[in-house]
Amino acid sequence: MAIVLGPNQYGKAEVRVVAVDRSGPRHDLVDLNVSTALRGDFTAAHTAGDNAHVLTTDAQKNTVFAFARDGVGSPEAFGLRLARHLAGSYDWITGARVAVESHGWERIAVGGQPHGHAFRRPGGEVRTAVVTVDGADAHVLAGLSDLVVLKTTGSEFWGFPRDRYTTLAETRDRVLATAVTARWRYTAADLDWDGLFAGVRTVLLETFAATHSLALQQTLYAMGEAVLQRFPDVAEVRMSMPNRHHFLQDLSAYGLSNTPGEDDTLVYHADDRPYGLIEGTVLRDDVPAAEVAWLGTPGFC
Ligand SMILES: O=c1[nH]c(=O)c2[nH]c(=O)[nH]c2[nH]1
Repeated sequence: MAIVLGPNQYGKAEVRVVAVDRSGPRHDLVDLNVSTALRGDFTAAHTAGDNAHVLTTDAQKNTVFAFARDGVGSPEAFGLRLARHLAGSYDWITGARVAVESHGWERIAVGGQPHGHAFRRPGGEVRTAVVTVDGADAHVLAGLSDLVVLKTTGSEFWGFPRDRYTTLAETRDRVLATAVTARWRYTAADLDWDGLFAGVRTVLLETFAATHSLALQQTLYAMGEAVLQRFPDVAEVRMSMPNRHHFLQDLSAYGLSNTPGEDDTLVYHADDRPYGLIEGTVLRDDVPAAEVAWLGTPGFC
């Protein structure tokens, strides 16, 4: 009896690559989750720890980003381009499997017009309502969670203090993305719930899109402020907004530039964690507080 290596493959799973075509005033966005796997003769790596045949998973990841820099096109075409390249890179590599998941984004409408660089990711959004009756009083919180939005430009972040642990570079042009969870409290209990919900949601979306952001905190405040300005029946808005970081991928090691203001296509790495978590309340100071309305509804400061 001999013990031998059976079927095997290896690669980089779930490379989160976002490519933004900024060649015109209307940006286009491709958001992919790409997994690669190589097949071939990798026996020595398994049985002897000899890595002479191991095209690293790190290089496979870099290849995904580098190829995205030339534009992505359809997931099928991108997968074929990558798989053919990987399968052909060394003679001991006989095949490559590339799986591509493509997340669809649609443009946010502002004043009925599709916005040029603000997007919403459909699916997953939930409308919420919490009603509390407290003696003779009734309180209504409406809300939504997981309203996923992204701007490909119109976002800056600079001017922050630099202590010895601050390494973040200042930026005048970054991707801003978040999943909005918001709850707002009405001042009455006999309102047009559906009409108000639709109106508040539209104002949240339009304000996210239209605000030139200097911080996610500023965008959060602007969104709450716009809701209160437009809807007198809303007393306060509480929001929780994770900063879904999109970092420009450094492609310079393979001779590719990836610079806002210079390149038509920019390639980002979408990080799922850790994330900044920006939370806050925007309220009218002339409406009595109603903490009882929020009791048992965690997740907001
Ligand atoms: O909009 C932001 N607010 C922050 O507080 C922050 N901190 C950080 O690292 N990036 C950002 N972005």
